[in-house]
Amino acid sequence: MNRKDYKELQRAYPRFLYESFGFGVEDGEAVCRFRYRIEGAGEPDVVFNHRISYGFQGEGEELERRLSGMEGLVFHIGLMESINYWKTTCSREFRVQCGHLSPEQALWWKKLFYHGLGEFIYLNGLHKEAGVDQENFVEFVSDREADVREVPVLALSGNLIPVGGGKDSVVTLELLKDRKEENLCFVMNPPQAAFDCIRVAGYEGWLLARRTFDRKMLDMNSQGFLNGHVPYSAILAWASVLGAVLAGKRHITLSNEKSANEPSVPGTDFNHQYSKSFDFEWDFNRYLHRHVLEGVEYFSLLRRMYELEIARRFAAHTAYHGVFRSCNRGKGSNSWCGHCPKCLFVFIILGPWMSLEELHGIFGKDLLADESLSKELLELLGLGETKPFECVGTVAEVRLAMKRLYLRHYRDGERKGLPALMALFLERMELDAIGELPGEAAGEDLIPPYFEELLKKEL
Ligand SMILES: CC(=O)N[C@H]1[C@@H](OP(=O)(O)OP(=O)(O)OC[C@H]2O[C@@H](n3ccc(=O)[nH]c3=O)[C@H](O)[C@@H]2O)O[C@H](CO)[C@@H](O)[C@@H]1O[C@H](C)C(=O)N[C@@H](C)C(=O)N[C@@H](CCC(=O)O)C(=O)O
Ligand SMILES: Nc1ncnc2c1ncn2[C@@H]1O[C@H](COP(=O)(O)OP(=O)(O)OP(=O)(O)O)[C@@H](O)[C@H]1O
Repeated sequence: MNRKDYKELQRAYPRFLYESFGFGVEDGEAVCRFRYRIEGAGEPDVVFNHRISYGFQGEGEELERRLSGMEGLVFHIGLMESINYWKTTCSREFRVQCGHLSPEQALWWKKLFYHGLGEFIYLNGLHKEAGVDQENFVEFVSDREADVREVPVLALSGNLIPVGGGKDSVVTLELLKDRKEENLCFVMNPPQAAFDCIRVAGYEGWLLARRTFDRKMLDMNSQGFLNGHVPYSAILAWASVLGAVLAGKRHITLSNEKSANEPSVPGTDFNHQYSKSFDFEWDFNRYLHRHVLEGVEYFSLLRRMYELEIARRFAAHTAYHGVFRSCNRGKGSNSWCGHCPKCLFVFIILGPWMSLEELHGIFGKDLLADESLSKELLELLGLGETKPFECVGTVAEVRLAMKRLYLRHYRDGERKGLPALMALFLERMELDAIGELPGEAAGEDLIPPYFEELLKKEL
């Protein structure tokens, strides 16, 4: 099936409408509904209905009361979720019919759509084919007058911990383990591994958000409309704020690492992990507090750490080794696919911190022995055109992890023969040229003072 032509799509579908949103309590859950329309010029319009529900497990909450006054927040969640549908045609005009965006807000969304869809633009070749840039990608226009309501200021406390089932959120769960009574885990359309990690961490309850997509979007994917990666962490950010409000929690403690700041395509801004970067985190907090609500802080507790440091900590938490999963391809089957760059990356980054037996036990085999992963290794080492479009570490830390893996297990260790990918690494890289990771840059995190003592003790 051929992908439809970008410029043709823009002619056929010139305008995207964010028509309406609504919210309330249904069957004991908080439910948000959104309606979007793509206007066709000579083509029939396409209407999409999207839904997110929030359900508590293990504890009841006063949902009605907590939802009241949250129009502004729900409006913004709908604006964020629109990207899933808008991307199918990339209509140049984005008309907001159910709310108002000031010019400053419109610029913010323009930046997020462009950078958040950076991988989508790059892999679809839109920058080359149509000269797409931040300025011309999309234009936000709003029909409504400016909202004169003041931004609500909420008095909340405690921590909402988003858990994805991978190694990073495990490290956050463990850092915050002595504050259990303040914490609530948050999961969104979770894989099995997220529940397993939460249970190992010793929690019985969680807040579960469920996103339900309009099937029409999935049908359009199979008809050749535009498709590609969306900024998942930005969607999670917006959804988690309502989670925090419903749960009465002040801190949304993400587990986004320093490594996420590095672009996927060297020398450009195209970054698969844009919405995990500090740039997004900073923008998001500013926007949230200025235009939506105050009293919820969104930040990453692991922002000062590279993946290599997170992996070192994770390696010590052996109770999770059998249940965590970082592989996106194996999400549905709760497995490590063993063939993708993410699996290879996690294997390498954990390698210096555990025995080969433990490492092979997690993945069921030695990934460095799999020659078919040569291209993935070279990309991880920064020797390909791009880094893999996955949540992987920086080029510098992959090189350092391979060096340490070699020193621990092969040069000074008991192993004699070298697996194929280790041999490839040694053939392509000069060990002495691989240095330590750069230190911390001042001011590059938003960790509230409340967590400083804890981090000082732990790090
Ligand atoms: C699980 C996964 O990685 N999915 C990506 C994959 O989607 P696929 O078509 O294989 O299957 P589905 O996930 O079921 O999605 C079906 C289609 O639905 C659309 N869609 C889905 C989720 C969504 O939030 N918005 C959507 O529009 C989309 O058209 C899907 O084709 O490939 C897609 C295209 O590249 C990716 O967009 C899918 O990724 C999901 C959005 C997803 O949930 N991904 C997270 C696990 C993820 O990628 N997290 C990042 C974190 C960095 C970030 O914030 O971007 C990561 O771990 O790398
Ligand atoms: N389905 C989800 N529900 C709630 N939070 C999530 C979900 N998926 C990811 N997150 C959160 O988003 C952040 C980044 O996700 P990411 O996938 O990088 O981390 P992870 O799953 O903890 O670790 P790994 O890199 O090993 O996959 C983490 O804080 C993670 O907990």
